Amino acid sequence: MRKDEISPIEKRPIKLSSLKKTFRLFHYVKPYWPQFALGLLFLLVSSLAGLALPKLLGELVDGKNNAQVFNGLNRAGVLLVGVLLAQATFSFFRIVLFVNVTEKTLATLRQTVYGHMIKLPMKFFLEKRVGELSSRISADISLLQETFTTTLAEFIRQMILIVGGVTIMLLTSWQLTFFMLAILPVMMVIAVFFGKFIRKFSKQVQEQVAKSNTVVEETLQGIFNVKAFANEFFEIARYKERTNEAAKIGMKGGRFRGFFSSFIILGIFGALVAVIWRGVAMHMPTASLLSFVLYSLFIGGSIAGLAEVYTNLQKSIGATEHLLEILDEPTEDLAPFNEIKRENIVDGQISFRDVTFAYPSRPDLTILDKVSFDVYPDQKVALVGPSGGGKSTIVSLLLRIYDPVSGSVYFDGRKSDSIPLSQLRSQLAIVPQDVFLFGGTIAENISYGKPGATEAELIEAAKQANAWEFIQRFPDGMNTIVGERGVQLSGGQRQRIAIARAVLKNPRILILDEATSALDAESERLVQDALDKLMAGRTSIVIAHRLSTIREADKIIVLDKGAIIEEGTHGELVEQEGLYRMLSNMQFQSN
Ligand SMILES: Nc1ncnc2c1ncn2[C@@H]1O[C@H](COP(=O)(O)OP(=O)(O)OP(=O)(O)O)[C@@H](O)[C@H]1O
Repeated sequence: MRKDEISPIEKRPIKLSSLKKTFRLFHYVKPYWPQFALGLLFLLVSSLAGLALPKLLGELVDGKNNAQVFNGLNRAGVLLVGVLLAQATFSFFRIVLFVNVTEKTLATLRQTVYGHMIKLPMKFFLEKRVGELSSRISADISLLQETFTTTLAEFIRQMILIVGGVTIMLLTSWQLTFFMLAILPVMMVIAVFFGKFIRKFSKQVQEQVAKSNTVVEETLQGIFNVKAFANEFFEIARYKERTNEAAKIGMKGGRFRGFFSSFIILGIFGALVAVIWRGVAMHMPTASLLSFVLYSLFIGGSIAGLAEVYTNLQKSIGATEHLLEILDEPTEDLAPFNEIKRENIVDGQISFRDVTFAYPSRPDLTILDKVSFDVYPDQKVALVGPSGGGKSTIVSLLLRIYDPVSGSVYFDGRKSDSIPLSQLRSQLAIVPQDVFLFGGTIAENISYGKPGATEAELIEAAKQANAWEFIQRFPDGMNTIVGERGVQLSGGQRQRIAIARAVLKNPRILILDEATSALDAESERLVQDALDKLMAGRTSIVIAHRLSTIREADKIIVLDKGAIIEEGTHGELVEQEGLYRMLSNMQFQSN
């Protein structure tokens, strides 16, 4: 599959192995098993009651049975009303029970899939697209919802109608039943093949719709870029092309669907006419013939419905397999904790030893080649060097977003993978270059650094981050909505929110990815001042783009093409005839 295609919900053939896999889903239904079983029982009863209808209708029209039980009501009539009432009641409870079980099961399933997905390693997200993953949780699970509430019930109901109906018919007249069965199965075989052919089209439509959804999702997510590049019309055309294509295939499929349904009607009704004709020829009593025809209709309808049930089941198997594929991916080794265990508290010493790394998506391209360096507690260490040199990659390895291909990262002399991941990450904080804010309020965004922080703590953090002064000028203060991804705030304000987050987290090790985009002098001063306060008393790793901010750093590491080429203080490095001196001269000249 190409990367820009979202895989649609696939219909997978119903094989024993996939059915077995699908049964794993029943694990989620287990807690609600009694309700589900009761629902099944009700379904059984209401289907059986439905089965009695043709027979009773036959009796109703039969003059011989018109013995009156109440004023003007005959036995068959009373029974019919009873059966209808029973059917209505049982159907009601069956639906309520099934819906309850399904809703609860699917909520658990959604929670499980999301809980699993968010714990998956970064490698997984490199290969997948957001749209595709979110459709796993929404579309795939919605499909299962339909299967559990409707399709499964329909399947059982139809099977009961077919088996029960045929049995009753056999008892009425085996000759006529065989005659009818000789016509129907032929229709069935044709219908199944026809149905398969049609499904090919709906699959193509699904694919095309998924493709067009990618356009919507990506352009809305990147709406700023669409506008900045004035590409609205390009995107409109792209979307138009894809949706029109979907419509074209859909319409073609629609014609075949039409044929299909005409075929079913002609086939079934043709068969009915033949059955009546034959029944009349056999001198069957009218009442029995009526029952017989009604059963034939029921059976015909059920057979036609089975094709749809079959398709839905296939789709559900596809959806289930997709979900199980996600659930089978190994997650990061994350575990919730209340307090960091004493032995896992890091003091702030970091060592890289011969760290070699390539991204899982491009394993052949070495990004870091035997990188070794040390950072001591409370030091401020800067990473500098040309773009693409590997600075951000070092940060990812520190956070254990990825693990080295060879070599190791140590905290206080302890291999990083020996410290429980959640506890390790909770002692690190990053103020990234592109600050990511959630669509909620400023308060919610700051408290991301420490969920559950008090208002006083939030304000204190905002003050430390030089953010309080602008926050309190907003009419809604801390409760100001930042807009999707923080669009309603300026770059400098977003950065200070990110700093407040880090202040609140109070990490042992701080990572700063300096913003490349220049702020105005005042914002810059406020941000820098907040950062200086934040760095005091902790180990800090700074990815620096402006060398002026790191003159006081304890150590500057110069990275180029994935290797450390120089290392020392500003004073030492400008003495050397090297890259740092060149970069430094360039920047100070231009300032
Ligand atoms: N997710 C990824 N998958 C594959 N390659 C990647 C990925 N992220 C980064 N790279 C590659 O890794 C190399 C180092 O990138 P990195 O972001 O670490 O550099 P950097 O020094 O931080 O650059 P900059 O100063 O531009 O931010 C680049 O060649 C980049 O193309």
